[in-house]
Amino acid sequence: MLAIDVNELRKQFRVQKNREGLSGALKDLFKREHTEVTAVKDISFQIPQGEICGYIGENGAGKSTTIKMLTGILVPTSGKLLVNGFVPYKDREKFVHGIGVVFGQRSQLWWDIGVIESFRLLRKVYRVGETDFQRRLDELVETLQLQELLNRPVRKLSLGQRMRCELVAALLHNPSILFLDEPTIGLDIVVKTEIREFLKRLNREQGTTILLTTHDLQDIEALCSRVIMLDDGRIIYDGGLEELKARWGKGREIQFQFNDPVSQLDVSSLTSGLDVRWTLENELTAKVWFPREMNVSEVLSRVVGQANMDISDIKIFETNTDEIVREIYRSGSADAPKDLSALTDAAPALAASGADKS
Ligand SMILES: Nc1ncnc2c1ncn2[C@@H]1O[C@H](COP(=O)(O)OP(=O)(O)OP(=O)(O)O)[C@@H](O)[C@H]1O
Repeated sequence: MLAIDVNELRKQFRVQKNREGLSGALKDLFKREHTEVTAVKDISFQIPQGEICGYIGENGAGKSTTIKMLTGILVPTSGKLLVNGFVPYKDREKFVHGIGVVFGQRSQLWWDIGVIESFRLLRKVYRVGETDFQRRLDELVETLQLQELLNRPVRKLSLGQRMRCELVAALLHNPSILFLDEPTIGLDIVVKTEIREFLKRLNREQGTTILLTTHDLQDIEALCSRVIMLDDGRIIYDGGLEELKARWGKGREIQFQFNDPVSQLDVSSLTSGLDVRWTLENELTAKVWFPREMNVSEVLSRVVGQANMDISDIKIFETNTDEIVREIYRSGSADAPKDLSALTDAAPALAASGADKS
């Protein structure tokens, strides 16, 4: 059975129009005008159990509306939707036992009472047996290191501490699908990394399916093998992250800073026979673009090995996922761009390839 099965799903909202001025406001009192906003436009996708899938798109693309339909909060205008074999808005009572939800911007914990009290209330809401609850709680508290926080009121927690507690709250009833809407928003790098590690472990050890909405592409890089990208309510890409990067980010660049002036001819002759492209930025700076499959060392060794070229600095630029996505949004399509070299971003690869992926 698929964890999530979505076919031709559509959501339209009826929005009241406000007419301008005092006379407009008076007219509105007697006769309201409405417009239709189509937030999700006949999308289809299937997510097998155990997958971690990133659901991304710019503000207003329709991500939250989709998540709300998948979690039974909103009723679709048309289309078919099955989550864990249930129609979310119809079979709510049975359905909620199989899902966990974390909205980064909203809390499901009670503000003024101790964290443990919120967990106990949720145990009752989800009707989890006392023994199962205790075992699950112990596991989660240990993994997320919450021992010190259990008796504190939620309002006294930092954002990172609260987010770890939100995850426990969403997982106490051991759901097989976890919906995360911006789970790392506003968190520092250390907490982001901890949460990503926890989610990876949860997926590996328990096979939990995760659908993750985020603007942080490093969440996607760290967690997701698959990405669904939404633009104006439509899916514009559904596939692997690596594939997306390979299709859109087909090149890298190295920038050389020379101590003495160089010409286009000078630099081009250094790499003759290689499929590379040089651009002179000024008389002391030149950039060379080369395809992704070519080794950095192959290009570097040609240039650095020249006795007549005194180099003062080298920077390597890698394609950045943010840039890929921005570029796709700009064109509104996930087909490969014509000028691939335009997509190599300004983030130095040496930094990006270091240990910090968070
Ligand atoms: N309750 C509602 N009534 C009317 N329009 C709505 C409603 N909810 C969402 N919309 C509209 O639907 C579109 C999609 O909104 P949605 O919140 O799903 O986008 P999103 O991709 O989650 O954006 P963000 O990243 O900003 O959260 C937007 O144009 C939004 O204004």
